[in-house]
Order: sequence, then C-alpha cells, then structure tokens
Amino acid sequence: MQASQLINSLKFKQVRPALTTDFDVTMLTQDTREVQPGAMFIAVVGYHVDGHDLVGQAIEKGAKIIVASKPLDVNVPVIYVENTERAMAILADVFYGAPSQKMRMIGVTGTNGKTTVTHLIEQIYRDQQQATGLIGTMYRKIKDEKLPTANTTPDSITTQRTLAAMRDAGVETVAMEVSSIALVLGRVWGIDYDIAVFTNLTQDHLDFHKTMAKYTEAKAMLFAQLGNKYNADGTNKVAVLNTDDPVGREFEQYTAAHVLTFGLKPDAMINAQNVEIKSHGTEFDLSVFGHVTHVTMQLIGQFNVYNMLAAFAAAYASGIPEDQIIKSLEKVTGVKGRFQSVPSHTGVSVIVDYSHTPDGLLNALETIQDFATKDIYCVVGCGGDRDKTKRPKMAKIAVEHSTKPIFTSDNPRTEDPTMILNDMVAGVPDANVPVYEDRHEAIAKAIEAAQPGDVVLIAGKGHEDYQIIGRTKHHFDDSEEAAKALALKPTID
Ligand SMILES: CC(=O)N[C@H]1[C@@H](OP(=O)(O)OP(=O)(O)OC[C@H]2O[C@@H](n3ccc(=O)[nH]c3=O)[C@H](O)[C@@H]2O)O[C@H](CO)[C@@H](O)[C@@H]1O[C@H](C)C(=O)N[C@@H](C)C(=O)N[C@H](CCC(=O)O)C(=O)O
Ligand SMILES: Nc1ncnc2c1ncn2[C@@H]1O[C@H](COP(=O)(O)OP(=O)(O)OP(=O)(O)O)[C@@H](O)[C@H]1O
Ligand SMILES: N[C@H](CCC[C@H](N)C(=O)O)C(=O)O
Ligand SMILES: [Mg+2]
Repeated sequence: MQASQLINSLKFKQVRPALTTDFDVTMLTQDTREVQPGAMFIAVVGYHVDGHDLVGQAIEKGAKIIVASKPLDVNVPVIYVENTERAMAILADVFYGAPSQKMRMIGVTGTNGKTTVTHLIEQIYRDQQQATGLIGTMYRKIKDEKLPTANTTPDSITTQRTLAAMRDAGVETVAMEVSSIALVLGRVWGIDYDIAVFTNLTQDHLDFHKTMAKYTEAKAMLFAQLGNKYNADGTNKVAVLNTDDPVGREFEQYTAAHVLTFGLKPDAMINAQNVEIKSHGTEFDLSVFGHVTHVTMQLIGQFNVYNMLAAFAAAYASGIPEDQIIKSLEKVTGVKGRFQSVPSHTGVSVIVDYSHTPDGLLNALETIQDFATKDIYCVVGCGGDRDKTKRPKMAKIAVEHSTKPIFTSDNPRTEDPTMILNDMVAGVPDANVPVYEDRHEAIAKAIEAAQPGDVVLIAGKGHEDYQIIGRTKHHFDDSEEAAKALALKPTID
C-alpha cells in the first residue's frame, strides 16, 4: 500500500520531513525483529522496552517510515502522533482492508468462560456449513488451521493480519476472545464487532487493572464499541449479557445496541431451569422467550450451563434456528483443558481444569462436590508475575471445597516459587496443607494416594503444554503427568 494512503488514514499527525515521493509500504510492524525492507515501523512504549529506542535497528533492517510519539533524529520520514497504539490500530485496519467489516464478528469478554464459549460458537456455525475463524488463549484458528498466539487477544497488527487471512480464506464468522487487557491497550480498536458477549466478572488481573472498578470499566468498553448504528435490514448489533451477574445489568447502559440477556434467573430472555449436574453431563430446561426445550449436554457443571447459554444467545442473535443451535451444543464433548477427564481404569477420576482464578476454582470444585462421593484431591498453584491477591483466596477455596488440597507451582515465571507458595499458605495458616513445589511431584503424590471413588482435580494450567520457570518454557502437560501417574496404579474394571 502507498505510504500516502496510510498517512492520510491518520487524521491528526505531522509528517517530518514531508514525503517528496510516494512509495510502497510492504508491511507494518511494531517489532524490530520482524522488520523487512520497505516496512513501516511503529514505535510503542512497552512494559520492558521503549520501541523509540530501537528505531535505529528498524531502519538498519530496511524500515522506510516510522510512526512515533517522541522526537526522533533519523534519516527517514517520521509520522508523529499523540498515541502510537491508536495510530497502529487505525493503520492496521486500513493496511489490511478492514477485514472485520467483511465477516460476522463475535467478541466474547468476561473473567471466565471466554475460551469455552468461543469454541461452542465455532461449533454452532460450523454445523451451519459456515467457514469459521477463532482467536483466543489456545490459538488463532483459520478454518482447521491452527496458528500459535502470544496473547489471548493479540496486538492490533497481528489481529488485523489474522482477520485478513481469515477473510481471504472465505471465513464468514469469527469468534474471538477479548481480554480486558486488550481492551485497555487498544488491541481491538477498529474491529467492527456485530455481537458482543459478556460471560461474568470476578477477580483477576488486578496486577494490571488495580481495582475491580477499573477492571469492570475495561470489559464495558467492548459493549460501548458496538457503536450507535442501527440497520433496518435486521443485521443489527447485539449485546449478549449474563444478567445473573450484576455487572451484566450495568453493561446495558454502556451500549446502544440491541440487548439479549441470559442467565439462570427466569427474568433473563434466554434462561435455564431445573439444572441437573451429573458426573458425565448436565441437563436443564432451556427457555427462549418462554419457549421451553429440555437439553442434555455433555459439558459438566453449572458454569458450563452459563457458557452454553452465552453461545446459544450469540447464535440466536444472528438468526440460527433454536433447534439447530441446541443440536450443535448437545454434541460438544468439551474443550481441551476445561474440566477434561483423563482416561483412567483405576477407579480414580482425574480432571484437568484451567481454573486459575478464585471463581474458576470455586466453580470447578463445587461442580465436583455435586457428584463426588469420596475424597476430593485438589492440586493447585498460582501463576507468578500475575495478580498476587488471588493466591490466598484460591488457597482458601481449595481448603474449603476439597478434602485433600495439595499446593504446588503453576507458572512461577520470574518469581521465586517458594514465595508464591508462601502467599497461598498465608490464606490458610492453620490448614497444614502439603506443599510440593515441583508440580510433577504434586500430581504424582495426589494420584498415588487417591483411592477408587476419589476425584483428583488438577487446576490452573488446563491445555498448557509448558511450565514457565524464570523466562524459560519447559514442556509440561498436566494430562500427560496424570496419565503417567495413573499407569503406576492397579487397574480395576
Ligand atoms: C503486559 C502486556 O500486555 N505485555 C504485552 C506487551 O509487551 P511489553 O509491553 O512487555 O513489550 P516490550 O517487550 O516492552 O516491547 C515494547 C515494544 O518494543 C518492541 N520491541 C521489543 C523488543 C525488541 O527487540 N524489538 C522491538 O521492537 C515490541 O514489539 C513492542 O512494540 O506487548 C506485547 C506485544 O503486543 C504482548 O505480547 C505482551 O503481552 C505479554 C506476552 C503478556 O503476558 N500479556 C498478558 C498480561 C496479557 O496481555 N494477557 C491478556 C489476558 C489473558 C487472559 O485473560 O486470557 C491477553 O490478552 O493475553
Ligand atoms: N462461565 C464460567 N463461570 C465461571 N467459571 C468458569 C466459567 N467457564 C469456565 N470456568 C472456569 O474457568 C476456567 C477457564 O475457562 P475458559 O478457558 O473457558 O475461560 P477464559 O475466560 O477463556 O480464561 P482466560 O482468561 O484464561 O483465557 C475453566 O477451566 C473453568 O474452571
Ligand atoms: N490468561 C491468564 C492465564 C493464566 C494461566 C495460569 N496458568 C497462570 O500462569 O497464571 C493470564 O495470563 O493471567
Ligand atoms: Mg481464554
């Protein structure tokens, strides 16, 4: 794309020196490590590095034009703007031809359930013979092709590039997790969402947002970003809100879009009644504006009824018939690392779950309490370089809702694992919980001790196939570790 076209897309800027001749911009990037000849390099002030300090390297590698918010002394044109993240979002949208306007965009936000709900949505639209895309914690997915991701919601350039690839591959509907951090950092500015879904709000990421009020405000932005446009042809924007959560009711005020509510309380437009949780699935009566259908789903737990309602409502909002949505949801067996059973012939049930927040852990344990008849082991740790105030709370929940809690490491990252464990123990000073810093050992001990009929929950890392210690990622997979430990036990029929 011509440099002048990109420059013109920014309304308020100064270009110094002014362009004398136009030229082709081959790529946009905010990362010197990716610069290719002809690139536009956008300098972003990060948490570790200031991109403005690296502009020299970008030019050496062939960047022909820079976007900056601080004075630079360089020999290529610089586009000066107030906020380079905002400029980056606008430029990325223009460079990639506004792909989000060509597809049905469904954004899912909330503390828990985003990955699950996006996968349920993907299944529903696939069953409608639609080509789908997905962006989230586990990967970016274009139809069946999975691409790695560094973030649940990637930076604006990566997101727009991914959306452009989806559009070019013929994708019609995209289900995308939208994290609160992404909303604050402007990673989704420019994305034209059609449907925005709110799952729930409980504590997480307070290291970043500092207060629950700020965290709530961040999530609210997704609904405000649905805009103010109404279409007469029925292709309207819809906010899908869990109104059992008081924050869901609050979000009605942030959006001008049509509102579709869901919950277990009968005042929600789409609600579930008579929920019955079993060890192999969940049944309930689904009411859609008063029309009731009995649903038997394979996902386990009340929290998954909420996830199912969220996905149902998103699909319903785009006009898919009720019975077809239910059919799709009834056949979903689960999402990797979300309340996932590890095959076992030992009489011991092992569940790997990505609960890494107090509410997530509470939901997982309460679900197990609903069907467990004997001991519940809970192997749990807390991530390093993340919200420290979660630690004592998660420890307390593990002690109060399992009979055999075991504390261990999650991803310690750059923190001392012993200190993280001390923060957990401080939440339950009198409980005398066994602590194994080595996660492999903690899982092995729990499974070795468990008797037939017991349930072992391994919480916190779900699908992750790594453990981050310091800055190094080691291979580590809770399901694999559990399978190895189960293989050492006697099998029973
Ligand atoms: C706190 C945070 O959000 N950090 C994000 C941020 O990294 P950073 O600020 O540390 O970047 P930096 O290393 O200081 O670099 C600053 C700038 O210099 C550039 N740079 C840097 C080094 C270099 O050699 N050359 C270079 O050009 C970088 O590309 C960047 O533009 O910008 C990066 C690029 O966009 C992100 O990948 C990174 O996310 C990290 C990996 C992260 O862990 N973020 C978490 C907190 C996060 O965003 N989580 C949410 C929620 C998760 C959920 O609930 O599911 C998510 O959406 O993932
Ligand atoms: N609707 C829900 N309400 C409460 N807890 C839930 C809900 N759905 C899932 N959980 C719990 O949270 C964990 C994470 O679920 P999921 O990965 O779907 O959420 P997420 O919002 O994508 O999380 P992340 O922010 O890490 O990406 C699950 O393993 C489960 O324990
Ligand atoms: N998206 C979450 C994932 C946490 C996963 C958990 N295993 C941890 O490392 O704390 C975060 O970045 O806070
Ligand atoms: Mg997720």
